[in-house]
Amino acid sequence: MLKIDNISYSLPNGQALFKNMSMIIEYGEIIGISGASGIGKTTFSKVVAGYISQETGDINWKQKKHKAHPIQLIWQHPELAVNPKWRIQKILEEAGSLDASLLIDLNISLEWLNRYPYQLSGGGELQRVCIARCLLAKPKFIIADEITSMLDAISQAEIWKVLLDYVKKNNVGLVIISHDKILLDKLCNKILDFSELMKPIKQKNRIN
Ligand SMILES: Nc1ncnc2c1ncn2[C@@H]1O[C@H](COP(=O)(O)OP(=O)(O)OP(=O)(O)O)[C@@H](O)[C@H]1O
Repeated sequence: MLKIDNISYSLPNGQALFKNMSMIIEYGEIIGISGASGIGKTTFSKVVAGYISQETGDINWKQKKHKAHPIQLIWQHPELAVNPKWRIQKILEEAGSLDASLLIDLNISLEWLNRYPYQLSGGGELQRVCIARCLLAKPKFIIADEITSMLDAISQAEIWKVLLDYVKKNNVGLVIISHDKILLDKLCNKILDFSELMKPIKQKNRIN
């Protein structure tokens, strides 16, 4: 399981953004998180996935040297999640060996591999690359932070199908952060409001 225990984080100006957040995600579980804009969901995700450090508390999975982080974050803005000076092939291979069937499932054209990020469409195409990179890293847990909000309905459906098939097949835990209640209702075993994460773990309803 992923156990996030009592983590707190303050902004650079010293203001506490969140305090004592806790959460448990079992393998194979899909949890939705909603909450007002600016409440701290993305920052929480960055802490859990190891991009920034918390002030207090503990997370039971950490990155091992020279390996991809076992908790992979898929960002809301793919253009901010890639090195603009790397070609797509290098971006993908940083995570793991290319997998032709995954590229096909995600509708990633082989022509894109030789391109730079700015030569793909900012929403759909580059986000598919970021999702492929996430899955090539063989994560134990995935946090998907508003990953399809900028896409058309068909692209959204294709992307969620690939992700859900992957987590089911590999028993990966998935956290979906979204303002789209219909999407969360459809995909998640359980939906939490961000503020609910401030309750101690033992008081929460656990699945299984
Ligand atoms: N590096 C930073 N320096 C200063 N303020 C920051 C920084 N990072 C985030 N913030 C502020 O922290 C707050 C939380 O931001 P965050 O992106 O985590 O919110 P969110 O809940 O994901 O919002 P949304 O639903 O709009 O994506 C915001 O008010 C934001 O302006």
